[in-house]
Amino acid sequence: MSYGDYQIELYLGALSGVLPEHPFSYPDLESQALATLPPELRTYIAGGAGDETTQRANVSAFDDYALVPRMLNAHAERDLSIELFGRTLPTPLMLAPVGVLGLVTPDQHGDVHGAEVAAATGVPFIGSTLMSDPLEEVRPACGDTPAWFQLYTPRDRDLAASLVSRAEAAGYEAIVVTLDTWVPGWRPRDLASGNFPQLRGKALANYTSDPRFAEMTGPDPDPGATVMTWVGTFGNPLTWDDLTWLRQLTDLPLVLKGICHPDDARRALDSGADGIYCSNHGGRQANGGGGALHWLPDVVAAVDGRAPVVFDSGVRTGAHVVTALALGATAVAIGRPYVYGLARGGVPGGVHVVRSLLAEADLIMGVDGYPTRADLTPDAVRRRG
Ligand SMILES: Cc1cc2nc3c(=O)[nH]c(=O)nc-3n(C[C@H](O)[C@H](O)[C@H](O)COP(=O)(O)O)c2cc1C
Ligand SMILES: O=C(O)C(=O)c1ccccc1
Repeated sequence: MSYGDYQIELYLGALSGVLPEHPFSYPDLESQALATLPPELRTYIAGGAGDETTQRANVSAFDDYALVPRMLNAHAERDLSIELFGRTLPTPLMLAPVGVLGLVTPDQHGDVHGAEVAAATGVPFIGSTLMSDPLEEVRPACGDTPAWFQLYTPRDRDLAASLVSRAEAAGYEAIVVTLDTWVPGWRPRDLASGNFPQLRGKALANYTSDPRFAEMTGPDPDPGATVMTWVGTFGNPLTWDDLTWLRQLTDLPLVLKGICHPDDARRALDSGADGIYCSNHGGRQANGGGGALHWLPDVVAAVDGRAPVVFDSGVRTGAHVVTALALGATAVAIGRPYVYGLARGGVPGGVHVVRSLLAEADLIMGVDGYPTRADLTPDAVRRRG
């Protein structure tokens, strides 16, 4: 079922008095999802860095931009498709990598279920290094929908090479290297609750299933030894010099996640990156920053059409998706919204969140007279005020 069919089903259902099974507003979704989750996951997922000013700014940054409607350009059918690394994708949406996804469904196979949301919607899945099932068992659940693999680059270079080659062999189509999380941010909610899932041995399946990691731990490690080996290798403080090495690990497209400054975007492309992922990690890593959306236009200008630009951080509505596209994002990813959909209602809940975002984006493009991605240029938005 496409987002267009979904619109029809929702409208007909509502008109005939059938109440929707899942919430439509983000605040309802968030509160209902958090109520289903164990307390230690609530703080980890909902929380961010410091007093969460940056996290809130990610969402409120969208209020600084206004879409300008255009008339007499009505199209009964909109086309949300985009081109990305030689693939035509039905929509510009992606599922951002989320390390504790596996834990948000009661069966602890949330990574597989996230991949099933991708399969059901055609929205690509970016699998995190921090999975609860090995990446090889998650990829098939995406079906024909593309999947990318997000790499937290281990300090151990052989482990990094092993993870990348496993992802390549399993059919992931790009490697996303996350640059902003080589050290965990200052997260008061996690500190106060004394909880960090990985330190309790959660979401480490890609490590415990890895032959190189097994060499590092030795045979039959106890859970404490596994966690300590993980702690020792997880965060690699990468510098530009390391890009040469990372680049030669794979022929797959290499996408750098966490790029917010135009000079970094330019240097990344000059150093062999194939894609730029503009994000501040949903405000989870460093407080004291601005809404990531504010960094997008300069990053897009620096990239200057040489590579795709994926954007995430703060996307909550279809209007946000359209705004990010108009400001130059090639694709727009969501983190917490689909996590909450999965937590609240399993795969159907995740699918509902994705289809609702797309249905709203599609209707805005229809009403506002921007029927295709190509119509959504910076001229479609103005800074408010
Ligand atoms: C619970 C949680 C876990 C995350 N884990 C990862 C991860 O493993 N790798 C990564 O690159 N980003 C991770 N992120 C960041 C997301 O990929 C994304 O940048 C962020 O969620 C986007 O912001 P949003 O939640 O406002 O949509 C995580 C985010 C959340 C909420
Ligand atoms: O929680 C996160 O956002 C995340 O990706 C992470 C993973 C490991 C250590 C610190 C942060």
